[in-house]
Amino acid sequence: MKITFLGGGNMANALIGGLVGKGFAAADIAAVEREPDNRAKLEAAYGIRTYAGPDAEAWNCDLIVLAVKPQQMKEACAPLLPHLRQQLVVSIAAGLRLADLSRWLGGHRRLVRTMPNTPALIGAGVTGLYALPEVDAAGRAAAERVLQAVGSTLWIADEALMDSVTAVSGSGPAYVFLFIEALQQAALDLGFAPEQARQLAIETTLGAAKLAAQSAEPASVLRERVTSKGGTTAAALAKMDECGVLAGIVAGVIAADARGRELGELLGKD
Ligand SMILES: NC(=O)C1=CN([C@@H]2O[C@H](COP(=O)(O)OP(=O)(O)OC[C@H]3O[C@@H](n4cnc5c(N)ncnc54)[C@H](OP(=O)(O)O)[C@@H]3O)[C@@H](O)[C@H]2O)C=CC1
Ligand SMILES: O=C(O)[C@@H]1CCC=N1
Repeated sequence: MKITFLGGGNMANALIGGLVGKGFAAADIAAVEREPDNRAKLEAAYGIRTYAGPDAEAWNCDLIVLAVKPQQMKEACAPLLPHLRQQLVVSIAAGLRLADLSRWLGGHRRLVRTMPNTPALIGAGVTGLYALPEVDAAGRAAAERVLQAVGSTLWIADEALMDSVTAVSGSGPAYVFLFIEALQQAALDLGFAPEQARQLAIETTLGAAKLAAQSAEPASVLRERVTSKGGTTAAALAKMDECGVLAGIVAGVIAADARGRELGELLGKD
């Protein structure tokens, strides 16, 4: 399967890195990316072909991944139109609805909307996928094969829920990185050296996530097991509750979901 990325920025890097790491042939991967530095990085890191513009040769592929910003998509898609045949087009753009993308692509209907996340770079991503009814089983399998190379996948039956996937897992790594930053900052404030603060914060996050993944019990039970009555964890959780940490996280995810819908509506007016 030959794959061409339109856009070679952060997320294309994560996906291409994951694909090459999983043994996808670099010779079968290309990227159209207008920034020379990004092209040089992709070529050096993964040995893939890159194009500065929408060269006809770039679209001689089976699957196209649309990986530019949602606000750049309409303009970026225009030069693609004359080269669209039966390629499966997989969008990773937040908010952008397939009805609008199809309109910009001259009515092309072999479209899959996906939402991966940056841990794809190390094969630990999770991706929600939604396909138009015109995409046959082989097309769905092709999209799934690409995204499964970089982590786990789940099909979403209702496109409206793709904004919610974006809010939970697409943006999710940022919430976890913020948590790591906060834990590290606290460790520094308590007097640890930077490398010790990093080790304590990252290994704790990693270990707790692995334990939650491997345990049959819900996260709430695992949390209770750390929390001795009258102990240190109880003191921390009470203070975090007083600061509105849990409510803040839930409200933040809901704001991300609303922003996805808002983006979709704005883009649909184009
Ligand atoms: N970052 C993330 O964690 C995730 C992002 N996404 C989605 O992935 C998409 C890409 O995001 P991200 O990788 O962060 O964005 P980036 O800005 O890092 O990457 C997009 C790249 O495409 C280039 N570009 C834009 N228009 C064209 C064009 N017409 N031809 C060639 N290259 C072009 C941009 O150049 P320039 O800088 O000059 O504009 C930029 O280098 C977005 O739609 C986003 O919603 C999905 C899941 C997670
Ligand atoms: O922030 C964004 O809009 C993109 C989508 C999910 C992660 N990053």
